[in-house]
Amino acid sequence: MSKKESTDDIRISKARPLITPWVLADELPLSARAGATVAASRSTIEAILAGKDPRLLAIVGPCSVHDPAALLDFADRFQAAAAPLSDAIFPVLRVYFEKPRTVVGWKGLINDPDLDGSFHINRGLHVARKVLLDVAERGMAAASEFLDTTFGQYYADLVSFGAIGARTVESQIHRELASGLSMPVGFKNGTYGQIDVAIDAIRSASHSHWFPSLTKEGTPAILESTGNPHGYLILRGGKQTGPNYGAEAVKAAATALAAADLPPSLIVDCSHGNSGKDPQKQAVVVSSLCEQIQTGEHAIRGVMLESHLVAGSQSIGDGSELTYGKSITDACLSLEDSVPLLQQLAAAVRMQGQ
Ligand SMILES: O=C[C@H](O)[C@H](O)COP(=O)(O)O
Ligand SMILES: C=C(OP(=O)(O)O)C(=O)O
Repeated sequence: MSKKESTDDIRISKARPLITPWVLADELPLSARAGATVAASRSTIEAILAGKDPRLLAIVGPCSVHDPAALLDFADRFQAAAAPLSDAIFPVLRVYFEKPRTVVGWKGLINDPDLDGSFHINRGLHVARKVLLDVAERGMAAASEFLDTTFGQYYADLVSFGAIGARTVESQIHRELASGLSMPVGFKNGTYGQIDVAIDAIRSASHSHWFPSLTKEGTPAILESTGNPHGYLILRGGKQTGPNYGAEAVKAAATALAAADLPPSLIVDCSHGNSGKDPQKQAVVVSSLCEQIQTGEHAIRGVMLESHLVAGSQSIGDGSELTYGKSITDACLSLEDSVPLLQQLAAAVRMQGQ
């Protein structure tokens, strides 16, 4: 008699319990103030992206959140700096918890909140939800990338703008996820610069899908989405095409959107492939966008800036000797250097309206 071979879970070495979205929301419920902020922000962002509100979205913040206190400090200063620009700019805080790595690296605060490879995901979900609640209670809108297809169930009620990144924009499960998200969603062009995959994603996510997920109580479930009519293109440049923020690239993208029967409205990410990951070059991108906006380019409805309290980036090390307010993923522009860029963008929007 031969011995029965084990064929299952051969490469799974450990399993830990995962809390349910319901348990987390019971500990950290949506407050009335936070709920009102999110609902109003989503409507404003939808109106801006649809061209019904002439302001520009400014999605600004660190590449990733690794220290909630520094993020909230940044939030307060960003909110104060944006207040005098509110006739032209709608500020949205970048609150990114999940990092899609090119190969490997720290995967963000939800996956590894202790920054040491201990992967205390239950704690990470708790910290992330608390940060988002604190942001919403300040009356600020938050933008976040959805990478894991179930984590959103733990915090999406606090997010006003969602993003699907350049590495996952072609993924069917991310398109299904976006089709069921409650907020407007931006789809990045692919890492090589292809915009067609993002346009396909917008179209796919606008349809209804059936897909497996998790209920709030933590039961595996097959969900049916209605489709998300608020999907928009984010131009972030690419390895093959180079930057795509210039007037010609913006016009070509708007034409491609219109050809796909989509509104010719888009967001430009000043970082990533558009800055060649040199944070200072975000200023060059902003300057081009200002010129385009001023001269009547209405397709540009939003910008994204990677900015933190301190310029640059630092290596994570063992997490114990970090400079406060400095990115541990992509290098950022300092907030001090970002505020004049927001002022320039506001001036361009005001000129466009004249
Ligand atoms: O925005 C963040 C990064 O560009 C993205 O997560 C990829 O990072 P990596 O190439 O350092 O892994
Ligand atoms: C990972 C990001 O961007 P992209 O998907 O464009 O690389 C990001 O914005 O954090």
